Parts: sequence; structure tokens; C-alpha cells
Amino acid sequence: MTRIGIVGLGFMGYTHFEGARDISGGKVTAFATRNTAKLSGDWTSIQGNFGPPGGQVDVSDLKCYSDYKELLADPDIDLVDVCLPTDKHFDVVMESLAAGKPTLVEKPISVDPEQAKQMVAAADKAGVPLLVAHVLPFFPEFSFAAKAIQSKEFGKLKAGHFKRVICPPDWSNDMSDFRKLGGWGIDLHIHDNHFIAHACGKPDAVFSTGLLQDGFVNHVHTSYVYGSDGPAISAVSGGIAAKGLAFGHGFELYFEDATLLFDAGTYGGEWVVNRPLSLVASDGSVTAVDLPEGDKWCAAFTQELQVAVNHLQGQPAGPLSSNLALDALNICYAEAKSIQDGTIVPV
Ligand SMILES: NC(=O)C1=CN([C@@H]2O[C@H](COP(=O)(O)OP(=O)(O)OC[C@H]3O[C@@H](n4cnc5c(N)ncnc54)[C@H](OP(=O)(O)O)[C@@H]3O)[C@@H](O)[C@H]2O)C=CC1
Ligand SMILES: O=C1CO[C@H](CO)[C@@H](O)[C@@H]1O
Repeated sequence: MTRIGIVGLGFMGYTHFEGARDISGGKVTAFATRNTAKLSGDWTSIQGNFGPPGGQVDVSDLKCYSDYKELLADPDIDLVDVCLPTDKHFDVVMESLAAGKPTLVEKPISVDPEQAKQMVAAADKAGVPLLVAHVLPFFPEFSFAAKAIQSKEFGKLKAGHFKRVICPPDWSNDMSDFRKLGGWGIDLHIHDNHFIAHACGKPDAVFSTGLLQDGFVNHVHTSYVYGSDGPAISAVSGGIAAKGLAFGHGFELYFEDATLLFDAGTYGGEWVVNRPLSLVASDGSVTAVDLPEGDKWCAAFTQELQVAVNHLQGQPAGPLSSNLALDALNICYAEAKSIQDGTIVPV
């Protein structure tokens, strides 16, 4: 049984906690929070941009630490799950690795590429697993899309377009500093960069136009450059949607033999599926793809944590690979440079 300790109980700490309820071979046995109400199980202050608010949680079977350093020193923790704001990732991950703890850290690995490289190098040197919690490949529509791209079930992917937009979030004071987040490029659009690198391979270069703020991407349109045989991929992403559009994402994927479409988001506070995952076939038919039904709101996080737990038993890290997280971050920097210089930038 892998005993998981969560550090930081905000939107993601709570989401991981709920997601971990359904994994096999692992469970959350400890958490660390600075907040006295949360220490006693009152998680009602927690709310993110999807999922329900936190409630009253029975913490009697859990070790509740007010200082994450105590959690890192606990010999009964097998996997440290760092759910802190991004600017805290480097210090806490380095401490966790130094304590010999296999570590899962929320995305992005860091805003600073040098720090990100140091984290990966430290894990390699210590022989301690470091995983980055990029969850998008575990969402059923994206999981289906990645499998379709990699298996060529519908022929080769010829072209694709991705979308990910939010209105600026207001659930956390920690998210108000654009430089700490790395802008919506590194905070949000990195999901697409990671997914594209995971499903299609790392692009050779990017060409982007968009809006920069404090040197970071606020809104971006990117063309991902592959060799002459590669797919034509583009994405639009950013944080300039009006307040009624809290979150929206989707894709259009043009395969040789079919087109795969998906588009959904939170409009006016309601989850709206504009286009369920649909297969447009060459015979003219359009069918909704059967996806697992009745999944909990945090099911993708369950899958993500399952891969992390399985990795400690020798299974591949898959989409949680820290090198893939580095690639995704590097693409973000190439995009910002492309917007700045107006040129195609190698990745
Ligand atoms: N995969 C995904 O879909 C998403 C990923 N994320 C990522 O998750 C990470 C956390 O984001 P999110 O959960 O939204 O942020 P929140 O602000 O909601 O939660 C972060 C928590 O970290 C703790 N914390 C904050 N500052 C400090 C500090 N100085 N020292 C120690 N602890 C601190 C607080 O927990 P406490 O009060 O318990 O101490 C806080 O609630 C980010 O890296 C973000 O990019 C975010 C949203 C979605
Ligand atoms: O997917 C996400 C939803 O929006 C949040 C706010 O930008 C991001 O942090 C997160 O990664």
C-alpha cells in the first residue's frame, strides 16, 4: 500500500484527496496545511474552477501536519504529493527529494526552466522518482484522442487544433501575481503543450502571435512546426475570456479517415458540452463516442494518481514523466520568444 502525503490543501490538494479515494494500492494517509480550520477537517473554504466546494472531512484516520517539513520527515510516507502554488514547487520538491521521498508535483514543474532542470537532475542523481501531475491526458476525451493519434486507428493525424481559455480566476490570492504563475501560458496553456508533445511528439519549432504581460503569455495562438511529414497543429489559449466563461477547452482532429471533435466548458456557472466527443466518419455519419459513464468529477485525477502509485511498483511514468514536463515548459518559453520576436523559434 503506497501511503500518500499531500502538501498544501487548496483547490488541487482537495482534488487529489478526493481523486485518491478510488485508487488501488495506495491511499492518502497524511496532509500538511497551514490552516487551522483545514487541520480539523473544515475544508469548506476550498473552491476551484471545476468540481464542488470542499466540505467537512473526517480526518481522524489521517496524520494532520501544520508544517510540511514534518510530513517530509515521516518515515510512513511513501509518496509526497506537492499541491502548492507553483512558486513553492522548487524548494519543497528539492527538500522532498533530499529526504528520499518519491515525489509528485502539480503542473507546471516550475516557472523557471533552470529550476525545472535542477529538479529533474536532482531526482535522477538521487535515484528518487519525480513525477509531474499533468492531468489532461487522463480526461476521457483527451485519453481517447491520444490513443487515436498514437494507434492510427483512424489513419494518420493530418491536422489538429486545440483550445483552452479561462476568465481570470478569483478563488485564490496566490494566483493574482502573473510572474509567479508564469502567465496563462505556463499556468494554463502548458496543458496543451504537454498534451501535444505527449500525443504527437515534441515539435521542432513554434510560431506564435498573442499578448504578453510582464514577459509572459496572456493569450496565444500557436502553430506547432513538425517536419514535412508531420501534422499541422495549432492551438489558441489564454486568460482573457469574459467572466461568464470560467473555463473552456476542446479540439478538432483531422485524421486520414475521420474527424474527431470535442468542445465543452463552464458557461455562466454551468458545465456545457457544446460538442460531445464525436467521430465524423468518411461515410458521412456523426456519432458520439462512448466514454465511461458515471465517472466522478475527479476521475481523471484518480487515473493520474494511479499511474503515480503504479510507477512506484515499476510501471512507466507515461504522461507524468518529468522530461515531458520539461518539454512542455520549453515550448511555453519558445512561444513567448516567438510572440516577442515575430519569428519561428526552435524548441
Ligand atoms: N491540474 C490542474 O488541473 C490544476 C493544477 N493546478 C496547479 O496546482 C498548484 C496549486 O494550485 P491551486 O490548488 O489552484 O492553488 P490554491 O491556492 O487553491 O492552493 C494552494 C495551497 O497551497 C498552500 N500554500 C499557499 N501558499 C503557501 C506557502 N507560502 N507556504 C506553504 N503553503 C502554501 C495553501 O494551502 P494551505 O492553506 O493548506 O496551507 C493553499 O491553499 C499550482 O501549481 C497550479 O498550477 C491548479 C489548478 C488546476
Ligand atoms: O487547468 C487549469 C484550470 O485553470 C487554472 C487557472 O488558470 C489552471 O491553474 C489549471 O491548470
